[in-house]
Amino acid sequence: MMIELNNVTKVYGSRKAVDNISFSVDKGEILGFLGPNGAGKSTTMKMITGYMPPTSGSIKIAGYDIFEQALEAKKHLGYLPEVPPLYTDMTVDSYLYFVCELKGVPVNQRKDKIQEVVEEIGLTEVRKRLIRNLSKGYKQRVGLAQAIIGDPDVLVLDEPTVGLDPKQIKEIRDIIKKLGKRHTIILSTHILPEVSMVCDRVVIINKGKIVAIDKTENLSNALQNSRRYFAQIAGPYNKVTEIIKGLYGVKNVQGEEDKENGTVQLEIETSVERDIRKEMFFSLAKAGYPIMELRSLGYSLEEVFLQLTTEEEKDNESMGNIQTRA
Ligand SMILES: Nc1ncnc2c1ncn2[C@@H]1O[C@H](COP(=O)(O)OP(=O)(O)OP(=O)(O)O)[C@@H](O)[C@H]1O
Repeated sequence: MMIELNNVTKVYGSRKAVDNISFSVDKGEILGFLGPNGAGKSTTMKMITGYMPPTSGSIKIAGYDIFEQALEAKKHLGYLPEVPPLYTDMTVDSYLYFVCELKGVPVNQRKDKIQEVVEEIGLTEVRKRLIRNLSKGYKQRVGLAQAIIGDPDVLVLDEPTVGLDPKQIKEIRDIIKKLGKRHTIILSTHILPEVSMVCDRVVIINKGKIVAIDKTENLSNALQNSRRYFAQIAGPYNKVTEIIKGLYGVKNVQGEEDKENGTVQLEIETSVERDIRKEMFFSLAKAGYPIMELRSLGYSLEEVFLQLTTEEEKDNESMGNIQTRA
């Protein structure tokens, strides 16, 4: 286990920014920490990296407690904060030498180390330029470069693509994926597609609480209470929908009739634990209504997330508890 959070809570004044969260990240994983603005992502990243103590709970990096064994733990950490700590009056090269010094890279290894990092992150052509004259995308690369100097096992990246243009976003994501081959990564984001594109697993946080943890690929199914199918069936609308609605597990059937070619096109929603496809096939065949097409309709992560947050808001409303968003 490279990152481990146990019952971590952070209270600012009377406000719980992070509320009793626990999760871990395995060696080699890229974990997405996903949530809307104000969910508690930056607060969590700052606690993981030891910049801020939790009000309660514990955090371990590579087995070391980030506060009780801070020196050991921090040796394993590289951090890209939301606003990277760049000295903009330095050139890329001199800044990276400075970072080597800070991180205790031995003097005789600094030149090679910088060469390696600059190549890996794609900074070769801007090495001699002042950081303040670089584009936002390149500045972010410099931020990533400082994070990986010292070869930390764990990289903590806080909203690494925020404020970049689409081309730069793609480039930074590609670099992160590449870094994921050698480092364990946790990255925070409020962008769902980023998680699907970059991460192996995702923790979804909302209002300081974890609302879901799953493999990126499973999440959309796991959070559903329903499955959805698209079906095209040759037959009259009323008869066909009556048969399907009569199958055990069917929650909803909607669609339209194509009178010209005598088919109906339906969207069928069922409970997750039931796979109705076989039974539907036989029932419709028996009645003389052949299935022309049948396919499963997955939910996108985006829809899942919308669903999660709106459900949460509905809950709050129903309790008469009006909350303003940060
Ligand atoms: N230093 C602070 N003092 C008081 N409240 C804070 C402080 N920092 C954050 N908060 C509050 O804690 C909550 C979580 O903030 P946090 O910055 O961790 O969220 P986030 O998910 O990173 O959102 P964003 O993407 O907007 O930064 C918010 O309600 C925020 O207003």
